[in-house]
Amino acid sequence: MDNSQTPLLDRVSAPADLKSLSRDELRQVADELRAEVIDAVSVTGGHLGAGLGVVELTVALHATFDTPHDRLIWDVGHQAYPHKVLTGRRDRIRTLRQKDGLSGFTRRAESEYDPFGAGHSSTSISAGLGMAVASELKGEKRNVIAVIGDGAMSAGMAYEAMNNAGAMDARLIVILNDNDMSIAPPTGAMRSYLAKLVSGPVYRGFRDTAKSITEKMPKLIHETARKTEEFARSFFTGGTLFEELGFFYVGPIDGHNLNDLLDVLQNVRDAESGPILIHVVTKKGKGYGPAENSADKYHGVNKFNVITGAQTKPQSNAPSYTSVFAQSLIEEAKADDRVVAVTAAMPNGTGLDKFAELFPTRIFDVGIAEQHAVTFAAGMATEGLKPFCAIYSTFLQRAYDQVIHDVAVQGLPVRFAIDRAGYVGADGPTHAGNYDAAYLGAIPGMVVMAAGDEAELRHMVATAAAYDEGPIAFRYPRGDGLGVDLPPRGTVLEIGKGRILREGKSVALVNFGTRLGEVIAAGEKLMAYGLNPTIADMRFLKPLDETLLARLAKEHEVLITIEEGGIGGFGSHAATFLSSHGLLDGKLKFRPLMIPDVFTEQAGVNDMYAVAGLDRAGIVATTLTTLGIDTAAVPRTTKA
Ligand SMILES: Cc1ncc(C[n+]2csc(CCOP(=O)(O)OP(=O)(O)O)c2C)c(N)n1
Ligand SMILES: CC(=O)[C@@H](O)[C@H](O)COP(=O)(O)O
Ligand SMILES: [Mg+2]
Repeated sequence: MDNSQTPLLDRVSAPADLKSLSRDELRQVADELRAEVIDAVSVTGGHLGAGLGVVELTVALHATFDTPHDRLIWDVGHQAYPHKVLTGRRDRIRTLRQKDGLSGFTRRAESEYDPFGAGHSSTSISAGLGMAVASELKGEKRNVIAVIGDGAMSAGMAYEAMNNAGAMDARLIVILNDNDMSIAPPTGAMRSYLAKLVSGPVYRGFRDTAKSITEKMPKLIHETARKTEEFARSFFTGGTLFEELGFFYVGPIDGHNLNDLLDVLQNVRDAESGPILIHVVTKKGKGYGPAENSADKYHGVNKFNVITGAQTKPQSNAPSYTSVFAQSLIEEAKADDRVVAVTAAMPNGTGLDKFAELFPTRIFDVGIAEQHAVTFAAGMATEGLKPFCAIYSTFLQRAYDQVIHDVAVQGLPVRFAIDRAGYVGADGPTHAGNYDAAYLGAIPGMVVMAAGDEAELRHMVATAAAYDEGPIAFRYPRGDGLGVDLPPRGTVLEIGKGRILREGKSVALVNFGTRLGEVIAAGEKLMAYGLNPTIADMRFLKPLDETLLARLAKEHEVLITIEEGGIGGFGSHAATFLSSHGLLDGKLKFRPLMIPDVFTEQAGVNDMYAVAGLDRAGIVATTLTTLGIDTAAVPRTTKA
């Protein structure tokens, strides 16, 4: 059969198929792989720029190493789409991030080629070291390779792992994929250090001393390097930070030059040595003009037109919660110059890029360093500043001890703006913000609020700015508000006081957070069934409005709490209060509606709400079932 017209990629169903290809053919596979990833993401949306930057690296790694026996770990996992194509998942690549489709990150359950699942950053070196140690203890010879980005290299965990690895003789290969980008341009001293290694005078000064440098290298590398002048010139040692930490440092290497990559990886594979760090320089978005030329390098995109690069924009009549938060904080900052903002590498995602335009000296992007962000904010609070730490719910999990130990125990007024609280859809279980109400609600002295709509969010930002007595948090979800009128500036809320939106009888719908729109809609549907529900928006999980809750419990037959969070949140606090005050001993039927106690797989958020019973239909169904009403038997008085 003449294969000359068939794409070479069609002949690669597993990495082993790369082994028989020539270097020219591998180059062709890389080009086809890049086109395939662009095309796939154009129909699914997702993380594009990072994957495009590692196409050659992915091909070179799979052509060189014996995966899955050798363990290949992708930090964060958002750059692993090319890896997925080469490891038997090409037929499902257009299901990326869809319900029942491929995950947008690496996932152990998805493939034996994904030895470690990810989504959050900077875990790969620790996991890799664990695998390397395990294989040594078990007497199994294998390579372990952790690919970590320059952005992910800003997190403390990466250094904790290197500190540990450098003191051991573990067979661990770390590939530092340096594209001089995080989601936004990276910040911090490490960025300048890497730039210096790549192009600074120190590196140039050592270029020609490769011969002496190779003496420090493991035996096989040393010999090969002597023979290969080009390869030898790619070495730079002599006191890099990584060497001081006990790694052999190799690089910098052009990460789009497949031949160089193959040479270096083969040498490293065959070397008998302890931990090695290969510094690979790449371009985020490489090979796709619209990505290369954009500010964010198409880090995360909606579906797009491959020819023009134009992304589809979802229609909405309401502003996003993120933008309302940012604008509200700007209003507070205009009024009070003690207001400062902290982000951990998410200036765009949190909306703080807008704040930065107006207050460049009052915004701090600390890199992917949530733990530091919180303690840094605590330090500023001790000096009378009013720090707003804007961190996604899922990433704040990293800094739980700092929230307790550095902020709450000392009663410091750090303000936590918790974005992406609740379901996030396509990013799936690693990114779901389901736990913050539970983990923050458990901390003594913490004020915890959730916005019912975007106007409420504005009030909560104002409340947090005015509150100096201790830590205070407010949560709000990914996505758009309800389209309610927005006051130009928020009103300071009374701490620990909820509000009644509708006074009724027999059923109390007790809301906490942005399911409010669905709660109101459910209330209308229930009226169509002849019911007259009370609707309360509690605003505060902590301090709980006990007076209001007790009254609702006494005056109703059914009390349903509704929140977009997991067990341990508002419903749990309400249940604890009601039962310990004997309010559940009588006729009251209490039902908490919340996110189920499982890791919810990626899907559209509306699907998730429906499954959790957190949409209007679910709230109605729970109410009617609790009242013992057979919906089929009871005619609706008006059309709902
Ligand atoms: C703990 C944590 N904080 C924040 C993020 C959000 N995040 C995902 S990728 C990314 C940038 C990573 O930069 P880098 O490692 O250089 O990879 P690149 O996208 O440049 O390839 C960030 C901040 C995360 N995934 N995990
Ligand atoms: C990989 C990662 O962690 C981020 O890129 C995340 O996917 C961003 O989420 P948002 O799209 O909600 O900002
Ligand atoms: Mg990067």
